[in-house]
Amino acid sequence: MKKRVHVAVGVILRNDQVFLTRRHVHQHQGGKWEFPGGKVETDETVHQALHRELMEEVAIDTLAMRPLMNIAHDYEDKSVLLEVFVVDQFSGEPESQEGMEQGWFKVSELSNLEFPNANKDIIVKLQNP
Ligand SMILES: Nc1nc2c([nH]c(=O)n2[C@H]2C[C@H](O)[C@@H](COP(=O)(O)OP(=O)(O)OP(=O)(O)O)O2)c(=O)[nH]1
Ligand SMILES: [Mg+2]
Repeated sequence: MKKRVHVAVGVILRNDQVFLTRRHVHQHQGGKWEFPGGKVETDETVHQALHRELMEEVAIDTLAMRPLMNIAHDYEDKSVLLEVFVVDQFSGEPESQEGMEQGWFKVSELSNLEFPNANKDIIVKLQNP
């Protein structure tokens, strides 16, 4: 098995809604909804990575993050370790900088959306706090 890709993931939460973007079709797990985030680079902490990714991808300045859960998942073509944080303090209004479909969705509605399989436990945890 190849090296597990370490990914910082942000659940951007405001009241009872989360902000999602939709992965481009050509990306890994393309076409599915995601929590914004991305790969942790060498010499970077997961916190630095999440702060950087949320700035790059959706142009918010993360003011606080709290750990929600870690998920190791093996896709057929790739293994990932998702470190998931809830981000409920940020400045700026999230907006995809990469031209992705985006939106705010009620936590209770997340079961109706298509996510990468690794995300299943995140949805369960958000809906059953
Ligand atoms: N951002 C994000 N990635 C997820 C989620 N669920 C999930 O399985 N992944 C996987 C898909 C990818 O294989 C990996 C994240 O990679 P990414 O494409 O976001 O990484 P990145 O932003 O650094 O992008 P790039 O520069 O490598 O294109 O984690 C999720 O909810 N959000
Ligand atoms: Mg990304």
